[in-house]
Amino acid sequence: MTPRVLISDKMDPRAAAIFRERGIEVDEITGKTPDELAAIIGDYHGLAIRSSTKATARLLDHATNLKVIGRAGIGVDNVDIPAATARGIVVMNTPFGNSITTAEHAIALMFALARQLPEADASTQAGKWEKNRFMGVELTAKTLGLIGAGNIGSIVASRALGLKMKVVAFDPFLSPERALELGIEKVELDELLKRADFITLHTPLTDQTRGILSREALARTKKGVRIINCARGGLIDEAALKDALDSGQVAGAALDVFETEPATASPLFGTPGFISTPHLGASTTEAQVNVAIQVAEQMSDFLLLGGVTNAINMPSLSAEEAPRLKPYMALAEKLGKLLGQVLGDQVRGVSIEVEGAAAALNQKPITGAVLAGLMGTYSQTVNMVNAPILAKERGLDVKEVRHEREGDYHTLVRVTASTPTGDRCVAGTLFGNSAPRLVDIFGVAVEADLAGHMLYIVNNDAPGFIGSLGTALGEAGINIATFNLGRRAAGGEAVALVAVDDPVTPEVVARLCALEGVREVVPLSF
Ligand SMILES: NC(=O)C1=CN([C@@H]2O[C@H](COP(=O)(O)OP(=O)(O)OC[C@H]3O[C@@H](n4cnc5c(N)ncnc54)[C@H](O)[C@@H]3O)[C@@H](O)[C@H]2O)C=CC1
Ligand SMILES: O=C(O)C(=O)COP(=O)(O)O
Repeated sequence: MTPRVLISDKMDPRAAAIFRERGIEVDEITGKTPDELAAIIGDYHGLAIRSSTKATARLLDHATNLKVIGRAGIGVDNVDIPAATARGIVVMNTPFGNSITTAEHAIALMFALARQLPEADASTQAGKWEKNRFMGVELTAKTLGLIGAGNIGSIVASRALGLKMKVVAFDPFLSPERALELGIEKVELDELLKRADFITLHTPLTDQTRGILSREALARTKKGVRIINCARGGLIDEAALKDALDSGQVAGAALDVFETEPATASPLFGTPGFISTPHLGASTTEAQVNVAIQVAEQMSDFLLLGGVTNAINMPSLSAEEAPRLKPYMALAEKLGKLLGQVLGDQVRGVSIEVEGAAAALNQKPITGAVLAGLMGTYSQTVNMVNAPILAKERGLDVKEVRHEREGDYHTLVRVTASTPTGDRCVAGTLFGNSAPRLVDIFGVAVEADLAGHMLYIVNNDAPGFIGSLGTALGEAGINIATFNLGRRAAGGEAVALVAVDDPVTPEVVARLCALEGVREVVPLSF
């Protein structure tokens, strides 16, 4: 059967041309409402999008034939990845095609802020010739604070260094070696806020980065700072930014991205010192040609040959190995995710051991899945293909160990993370050679399915704790699905892994932390 692809956002015509050349039927239908899209999506095997189409769980419910979503660009926050994965839909992006262009937009906005270009242009074209109104600042010798030093952030850094700026960066995954190589100084967020004359954001929007420039953070900035956001809306508290511009704490702000897009109204509009562009970061001819060609090639390879490149939710695999490795990779990714969520940026290295039946398999995809799970907590664009390279770039020491002998389990994957405070180890097995199960968490034996929303709780083993935990969750309206307990020794440290039906908010986490005997509470999602 001839595959059919729908291009639902404006894309360079080369994408459609490639699909047709490769024998794929293609329709370009843009500007549809979610309901209109839902009515037609069932006819397609591939969906090629940019940021306007929202591939929600609701839309995917109608996508009965969809096999692949191709994002001609980087950010996939408009795609419900868990929903796509649950429906067996591969989500691919083009992680590098528009990075230079977006970095250039950030630099353009930095210049626009420094010299008030939009206001000066409007005033001049209004016939005012206000030469004395527009006093600018020089960029040379100023400090640029980079929040996020990944692909785009590091290109911005190289351009800023060319402008003779000093660059400081906050990025938990930036290794000292990489910082040295980039010629920038790695600092903590507080230090960056204190020192930067300009701040530019280049992180994905995650639970850790949402509101990273909060009201409190803005209050800690150097007075007169200028801020640029070409990454994602939601990284800055927009109401607080408006107040900071009004008070003069922030001298200028340029936003390409907004919490709600399209942003057709905002309290920031009209504020002196505020500049905006309508999510234009990736909008150059060059970048659009790059991402259109790349996405069409990747999607065609997948639909016609089964080849997988730059998939966010699926490892690249050959057809023969795939069936045997699949459950191991699911287990490995869950173990990596568990470590990433509990240990955060403390992980300096990982050792991945396979034991028993697992030792007979190709270990690379298992390692890739651990790393993708671990680093997926911090970057949206990490996948099986780029996880090992990213790990290397970030100075993460990765070891693979193979034990042919069987231990307590016929097959086992053990992941040990090294952190500044010591090694932390988790392990899992496969039940019935297919169902991943956690069997050891930081030296405590448990038996848990890592799935959905969960809580990792460390507490002092004492009577009454389980009751008070159940009551606290009940009061918060959170239903417990399963409960797994383990402890090092009676009366010592106990660990609970609780599966819950709904996500746990930071407020509920704070309430649980306040329960007697609780040492640590981390919300998890798998
Ligand atoms: N405005 C636009 O049109 C465009 C926007 N973007 C957006 O730009 C952003 C960056 O893209 P890339 O550089 O390609 O991504 P990347 O994944 O290469 O880099 C992101 C960096 O953020 C860092 N990071 C993650 N959590 C952090 C935290 N809590 N604090 C500080 N740093 C943290 C990561 O370690 C990583 O180095 C993405 O959100 C992407 O969607 C990308 C292209 C165009
Ligand atoms: O690639 C990205 O992450 C972008 O934000 C670009 O968005 P766009 O393709 O221009 O709608």
